[in-house]
Amino acid sequence: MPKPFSHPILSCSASHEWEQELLKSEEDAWQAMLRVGVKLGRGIRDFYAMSSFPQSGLRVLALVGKGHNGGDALLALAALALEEGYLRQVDIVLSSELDALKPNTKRALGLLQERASIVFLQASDLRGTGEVFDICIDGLLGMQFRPPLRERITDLIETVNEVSKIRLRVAVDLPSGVGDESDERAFRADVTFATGIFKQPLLGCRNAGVIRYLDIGFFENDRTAVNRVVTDQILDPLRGVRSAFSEKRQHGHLAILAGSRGMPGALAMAVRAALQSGVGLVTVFAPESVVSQLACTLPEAMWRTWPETPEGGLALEGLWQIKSIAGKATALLVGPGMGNEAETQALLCEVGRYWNKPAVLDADALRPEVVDSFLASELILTPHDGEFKRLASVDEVSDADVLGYAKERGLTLVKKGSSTRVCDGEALYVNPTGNAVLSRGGSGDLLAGLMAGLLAEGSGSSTEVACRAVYWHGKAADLLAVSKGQVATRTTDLLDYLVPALRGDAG
Ligand SMILES: NC(=O)C1=CN([C@@H]2O[C@H](COP(=O)(O)OP(=O)(O)OC[C@H]3O[C@@H](n4cnc5c(N)ncnc54)[C@H](OP(=O)(O)O)[C@@H]3O)[C@@H](O)[C@H]2O)[C@@H](O)CC1
Ligand SMILES: Nc1ncnc2c1ncn2[C@@H]1O[C@H](COP(=O)(O)OP(=O)(O)O)[C@@H](O)[C@H]1O
Repeated sequence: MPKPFSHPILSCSASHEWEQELLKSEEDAWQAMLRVGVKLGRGIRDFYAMSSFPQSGLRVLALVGKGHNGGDALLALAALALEEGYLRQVDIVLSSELDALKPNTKRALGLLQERASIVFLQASDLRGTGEVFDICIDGLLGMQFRPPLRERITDLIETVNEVSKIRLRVAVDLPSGVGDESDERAFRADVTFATGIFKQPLLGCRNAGVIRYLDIGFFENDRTAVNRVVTDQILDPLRGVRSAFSEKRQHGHLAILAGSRGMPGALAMAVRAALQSGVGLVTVFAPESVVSQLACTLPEAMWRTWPETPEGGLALEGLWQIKSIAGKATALLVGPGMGNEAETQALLCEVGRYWNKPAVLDADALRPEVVDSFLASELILTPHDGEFKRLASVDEVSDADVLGYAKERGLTLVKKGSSTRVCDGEALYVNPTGNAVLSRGGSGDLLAGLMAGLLAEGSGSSTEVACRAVYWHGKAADLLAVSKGQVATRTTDLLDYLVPALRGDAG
């Protein structure tokens, strides 16, 4: 069943057919390209804003092919040219003669020429150049690419791939040379903006860099597909005004069992994120020494001390406490900062055998024996690559493995990474938010707390909740990076951007 919070991911040939059905005339295509141009311009500006280089007076190198992919690149620049002082100079390399440009691409060039100062270059001008380009936009080839790359374009791509002084490399729709069949000499992008449809060849494509999805309204009528991309509508259930008669228990009660004397921080981060998820009540069970450190700093949660092992972990002896909360809590989070002491692992298996409500298993709880013990619950697992390899006993992680694992066990799997996947065995959802500001300790703990809070609140199926948490966490990270850069930030700075992420526009 198609889900309103996601759009299908299609092969280039299926995308082409779909676009031909939607866009019957040149004018329809022009209108679609104008929409792409505006969103692409904004996307490029926001992505470049994650760098700490000057954000005005930019010099941009545009690689323009004769098709609509080139037209999109030109229209993005035309949109950016409207922002006072943003562009200083646009250098354009055309991959064909001017006369060969498709009519809409020629029209896009005309529009840009009215708005910006343009210099035409040849590929040979770029060889060995010492010039600095703030941004390079690759609009050479889009979804109509058929391999092999012709010599003139190959030469241009190889030259640009070797120019070292380009600060940001952007691909429009697909890196040129990537398609249903790809050429290994493809453009190497830092970020790719999929225009209108997220194309299948982008999955697992290293040349694409970060992948962003520009929704321009192509899927008012949905179509089924196993692979899907999450859209901003996933956050809509968090955007409304709550009922006047709202009561805290209606918003769920999350129980958290986590932490150890050596790793109180992971628990603290998970609790902080859970408290900002919208959940009504949070009860935390943690080793005694941890509770005494954290209870005052996170007063919104209810803190319960759990008997501690000599090493400072959660002891088996406390098991009865889970039984005491089971009637009240609506979901459970286990894992962050727990450590892998044998007694704590044995405790987790006991908890799993008893627990029969929704649960999120993260970090140290991601072990095969623990997962097996929890199979009576509606489960979300949140492994990164290493944890997934341990769970599934595989040496490499593929989307097929992720789908197979989730299907076999009937659970929701969140495979974290630079491009996070959420999978329930039926469909695989790709998250299009997030960036490398998240590659620092504790980002996963924040995600686990946020997700468990949303799960306790019960705003949809486990898969929907997992998509919501991953998208929200990633979007907050994007806003954080735009505001503070990716370097001198702290993991918990992300929490300040959860509110703007809900309020921001759909992107
Ligand atoms: N369509 C729409 O309305 C909308 C489209 N959108 C955007 O347009 C893009 C698709 O645009 P498109 O259909 O113009 O195709 P595109 O990929 O730019 O160029 C194809 C040209 O490349 C050439 N070529 C092929 N293989 C080659 C090779 N190996 N080596 C060298 N050249 C090769 C081939 O030339 P030929 O074989 O005819 O010489 C062909 O003419 C799409 O990805 C998205 O960005 C969005 O804006 C939404 C609205
Ligand atoms: N380069 C990146 N781009 C986007 N997201 C990233 C990147 N690196 C890490 N992340 C995200 O950050 C989180 C890291 O989680 P995890 O590895 O469990 O961290 P920790 O154990 O330190 O909390 C995940 O949500 C992951 O998807």
